Amino acid sequence: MPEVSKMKKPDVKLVLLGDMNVGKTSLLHRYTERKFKDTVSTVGGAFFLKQWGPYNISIWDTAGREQFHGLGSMYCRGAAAVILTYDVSNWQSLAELEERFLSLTDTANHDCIYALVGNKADLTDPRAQLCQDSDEASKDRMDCGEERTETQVLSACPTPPASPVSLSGITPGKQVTPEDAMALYGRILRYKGLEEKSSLPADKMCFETSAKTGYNVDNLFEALFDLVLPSILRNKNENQHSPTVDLEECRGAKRGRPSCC
Ligand SMILES: Nc1nc2c(ncn2[C@@H]2O[C@H](COP(=O)(O)OP(=O)(O)OP(=O)(O)O)[C@@H](O)[C@H]2O)c(=O)[nH]1
Ligand SMILES: [Mg+2]
Repeated sequence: MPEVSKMKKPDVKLVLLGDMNVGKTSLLHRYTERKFKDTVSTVGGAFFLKQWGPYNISIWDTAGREQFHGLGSMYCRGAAAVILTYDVSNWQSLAELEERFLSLTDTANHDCIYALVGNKADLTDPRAQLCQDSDEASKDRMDCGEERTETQVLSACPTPPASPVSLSGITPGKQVTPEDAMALYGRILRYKGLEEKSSLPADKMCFETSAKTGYNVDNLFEALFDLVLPSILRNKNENQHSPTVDLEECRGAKRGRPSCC
């Protein structure tokens, strides 16, 4: 996994949006540090810079708490992809995306892409409870100094429960199905005035993940990195051809002629 570089200028921006507690920060930790670790509720926002081939991609983590709501549109400014995140075991967190978060994306790029991510799939889907494939998981553990044999890795994952209650003691609220997510994806396209037939298909843009086990997390981020590449190339192209703005000239304009900036 290419290293996460800190100080380079980002070529493109991805933003994680969603209600508090859905696991936005945990998804980033899982992807960038290969770990599922304790988190505290995010204050404001933070970003990670990910080197993807020759490009630098900034992935912004934002706060889901209501009191930081207004900041969301600032973080979405210029975004090439927005990752709308919900908790598969919490129907309300999906509803919040449409009610509270979708409008924040009005500041994103006109060609921004939208992904719907149902996190905490380990609570509802036996496949998501299995750790990443064992050699990857043991490699990961090697990365962070823990070495385990394949059986240990597999035995570390709980056997699929009869129902979520046995796994985590949660009383299953109304769970979100992939169909619910794909229906919301269609409404997002309509909200954006986009035609479904000329947009990325719902089954390609709706993901279920588990930051806890790593299930589908690499696939999510790396699928989006590839999808935003055209946006990066377009930006680079535009920057190479866009005339630079001479601020002195602007200042002159402010004094005399109508302002240009
Ligand atoms: N079972 C399970 N728990 C998870 C998963 N991802 C996150 N959690 C837990 O959910 C809680 C919230 O996780 P965070 O990553 O802090 O959530 P957040 O969306 O960043 O929350 P805010 O920063 O408040 O917006 C923590 O207790 C995590 O351990 C997951 O995939 N599965
Ligand atoms: Mg957070």
